[in-house]
Amino acid sequence: MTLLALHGVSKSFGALKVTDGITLAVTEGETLGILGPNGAGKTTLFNLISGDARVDAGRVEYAGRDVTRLRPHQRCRAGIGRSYQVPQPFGHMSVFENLVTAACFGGQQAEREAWETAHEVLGQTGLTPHANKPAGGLTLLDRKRLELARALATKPRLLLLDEIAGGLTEPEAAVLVAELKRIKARGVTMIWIEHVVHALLSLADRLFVINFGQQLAEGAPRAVMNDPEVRRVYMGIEA
Ligand SMILES: Nc1ncnc2c1ncn2[C@@H]1O[C@H](COP(=O)(O)OP(=O)(O)OP(=O)(O)O)[C@@H](O)[C@H]1O
Repeated sequence: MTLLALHGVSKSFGALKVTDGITLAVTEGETLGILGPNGAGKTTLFNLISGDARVDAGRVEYAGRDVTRLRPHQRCRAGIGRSYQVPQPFGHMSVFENLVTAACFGGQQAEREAWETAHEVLGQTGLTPHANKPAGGLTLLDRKRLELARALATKPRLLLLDEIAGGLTEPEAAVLVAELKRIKARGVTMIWIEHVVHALLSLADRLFVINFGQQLAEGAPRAVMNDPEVRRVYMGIEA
């Protein structure tokens, strides 16, 4: 079943067309990897899916429903959770409080359920030892984990991950990938923008490559990574 469908989605900032007629479908349970050079329009595409930005043209359908005009909190409550490239926790609040807040306001859970969710997500993301620490004092890995945990606390059916492995060391990225594999195994549909290609390839069922706001390639990961045009644009390798 198709969980998310984009139909000819476009977005410009002034004269700059950042998303240019993207059409894309994501099946329930699938992990779609998104690749593209810096400034290709990947984060903007996430913003159009999550509602952080409005489309100029085209349609966003989620779970069989047109969500193009819904606001970000409405899309979140419908099951679209996301992490941001730059972690955005409430720095003065504890890790636990951040998760309860996400569960209450993003996931519309009553206080008791939100507490249970926060405990569960702490365990899933390895954050239990840091539950009572202020979020602002966490290491980069733990801030990334919290970013993931906050999205999970909203109980998403579709999870958008924006460069969640960026800036991590190899062993840290491996820890994060193991966590993402467990989330995938629970049936959560994921779209993951990532420049750490080997991490992405360890999870993605399919790749979608964007260049100048347009689809450059799409398909099975190995085939896409061997595509001469992808190698030229993304890796700078001439055939
Ligand atoms: N709100 C905005 N106003 C003006 N320009 C914007 C805005 N958001 C993004 N842009 C521009 O749109 C282009 C695409 O940005 P976007 O962040 O979507 O790219 P990206 O593919 O995610 O890049 P990166 O890999 O560096 O994160 C860039 O040139 C960026 O400067």
